[in-house]
This record gives sequence, C-alpha cells and structure tokens, in this order.
Amino acid sequence: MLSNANLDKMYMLRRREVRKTVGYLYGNAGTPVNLGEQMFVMIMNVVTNMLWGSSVEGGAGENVGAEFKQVMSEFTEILGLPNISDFFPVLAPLDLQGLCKRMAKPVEKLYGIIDNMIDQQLKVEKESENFLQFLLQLKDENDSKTPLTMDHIKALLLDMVVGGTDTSSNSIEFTLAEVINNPEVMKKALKELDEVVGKDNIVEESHIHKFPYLQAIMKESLRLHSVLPLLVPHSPGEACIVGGYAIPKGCRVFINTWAIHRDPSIWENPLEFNPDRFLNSQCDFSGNDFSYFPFGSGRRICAGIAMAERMVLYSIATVLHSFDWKVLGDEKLDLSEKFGIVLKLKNPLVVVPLPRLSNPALYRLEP
Ligand code: HEM
Repeated sequence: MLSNANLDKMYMLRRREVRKTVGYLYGNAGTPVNLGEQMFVMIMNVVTNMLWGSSVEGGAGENVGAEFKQVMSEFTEILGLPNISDFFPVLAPLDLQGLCKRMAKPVEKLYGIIDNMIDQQLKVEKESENFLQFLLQLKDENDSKTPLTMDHIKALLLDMVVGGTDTSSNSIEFTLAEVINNPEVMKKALKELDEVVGKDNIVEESHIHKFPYLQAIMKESLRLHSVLPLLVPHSPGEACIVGGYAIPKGCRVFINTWAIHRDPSIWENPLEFNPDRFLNSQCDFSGNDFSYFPFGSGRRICAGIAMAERMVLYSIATVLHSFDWKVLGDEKLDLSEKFGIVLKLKNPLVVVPLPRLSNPALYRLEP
C-alpha cells in the first residue's frame, strides 16, 4: 500500500483532500483558522481513504475530525506516559497509575470507528481495492502458518491511522509555523514556488521534486522538531554492548533523536531554524546517518516515509503558495513544544489566510 507505485495510483485521493482543504481556507479567508486542525483532518481523510475507502468525516464535517483529533491526542498522550508497570511487570495487574483504565475510553472510541468500517466493508463488493479489503481476503484465505485474525486486522489499522496521521499533521503544523515566523525563509520558499508553479497555476504533487528549498525546509523542521522524539520503544532480541554500555535482552530502549538533532557537537547553532544547512547536503531520511534520523533506522524504520514525504511537501507547498498568512497581533508565533510520544505545538497554530493567487477559480475543488 505504501510503495511508490501504489502511492502514484492513489494521487487523486490525496489531491482531492488537499483541494478540499484549500477550498475551506478560501471560504474562511480573512478570518482566523486553526491550521493544525485542518491539516489533521486532511491527513486523516487521506489515510482512512487509503485504508478503507472512506473518510472519518462522513456527513458530519469538521466536527468529527476535531473530535477524532481529540481522541487520538488522548491516546498518544497516555501511550507516552511513564508506566511503573514497564519497570516492575509484576505490578502490571494492579494498574497503580490507572493508565490502563484511562486508556480504555480512547481505545473503545477508536476501535468503534474501525469496527464500523469493517462492518461496512463486509457488506460491499469484494472487488473494491483498499487495504482493509486486502486484509479481509488474507484472513479468509487462512493459508499462512500464523493466521490473521480480526484482532490483528483491527490492531494493524489502528497502528496505521495513529502512526500516519498525528506524525504527518504535526510535522506540517511545525513546518508552517516555522516558515510563517521566519520572513527570510518564507521569501525564499515563495520565490521557488512562483518560479516552478507560478501564481496562475496550482501546485501538483508532481512538482515536489523541483522544490529543493522546500525539501530543505521539511528536513530542517524534522531536525528541530522530531515529532517522534524518542522514536517508538525498541527491545533487543539479544543482549548486546553499545558504546560500552551493556544492554540486556528484552529491555526497553528509547532513542532520543530530539537531543541528537540538537547536539551542538554535530549541528552549528542547533536551535536556529536554518533550512540552508540541508541544501547541497547528503543528509536524507534513510536512517543511515546517526546524527539525523527522524524516521528511525534499520528494520523498524518508518513504513510510511514515501507517503510522508509526498504529503508533507505537497501540503506545505500548496498552503504557502495559495495564501499569505497573517499572524494575530504583532507578536511572533509561540513555537513552544508539548512533549509526549508525539511532539506537538503547545499552542495551536491559529492564523489568518489571505488569498494570493491571480484567479478565484484556482481555489475551486477542481480548477
Ligand atoms: C512526517 C511524518 C512521519 C514521521 C516523522 C514518522 C516517523 C516514524 C518513526 C520515527 C517511526 C519509528 C521508527 C523506529 O523506531 O526506528 C515510525 C514508524 C512507523 N510509521 Fe511513521 N512517520 C511518519 C509518517 C508515517 C505515515 C504517513 C505512515 C503510514 C500511513 C507511517 C507508518 C508507520 C508505521 C506502520 C510504523 C511502524 C513500523 C514498524 O515498526 O515496523 N508513518 N514512523
């Protein structure tokens, strides 16, 4: 599902959601919008459409997206809290901090949505092509040594929704906030967009490989604001020694990329947002360089890098190209971070869109 060939086939789906968001922002031109929330709803609809062929908003519009964002925030916040049972597993049944009890509510809500989607898919024609249909077929064929159960399918879908949505939308939110706060960076980004796309045209995903400066912006944003600051917990299958430290088999290992990406012995002026450092640099997302690996490394590296690259670049390019952004009041945006398993902006990105393209028709869903 996440290969480049499949992503190419599903471009129209991403395009539709991006154009829908542009339409929404255009409809709210001149008034403050919660841009992070809009980015979340857009990514959420792309991911859920890919997984099971329909969006979460159904007929209810943005409220469902906002509610879903809230449930997912609660889920990832509890997931990232230190749990004493991880250090003393014998205490786990006592749930001393009440984390399992608290987690039950968001899990029930998320599984409720997934159950609903599975029920709908079981009723439709088997020929339709989405990830859920593929998993349901695999479950029915049942010819593997480790059969796929409905619980596996639900867990896999939840993993993809959580892994793909909050990460991508928070990356986009941090990136846009940094660019809006840095007029020099904004100027260079707009110059690139206007040269490649022009003001009487709209951004397409096929443009993104012609945006070296926007690519550098994305890399710099993921350096300064690692959205999974401790990656996901790892656990070695064998005892090993790393950098002189003994790591026992089965222990919980967190890799602090947030600190590595701000290490002054590696990065010059590490707290400065400076995309230029990535221009003409060999740094990429492959995870082979242990001074920069926002998508992790090795066998458990992010499965969605190709999709994340497309979605983040296509979204920031479209949002910056289509609108000028006015900050409320005279002050700069507050970019303080809220730490958790997923890193977020402490205060939501609320800004005012002002159309900058030559023709209002370019803001319609299908220009
Ligand atoms: C900017 C966006 C994203 C970032 C920064 C990101 C980052 C990461 C990181 C750091 C990991 C853990 C790697 C490790 O521990 O070594 C991960 C895992 C994962 N990501 Fe992403 N991700 C993003 C978007 C996506 C998208 C769009 C999808 C799919 C729709 C996705 C699916 C996954 C999956 C399935 C895993 C688990 C892989 C495994 O354990 O085998 N991610 N991601």
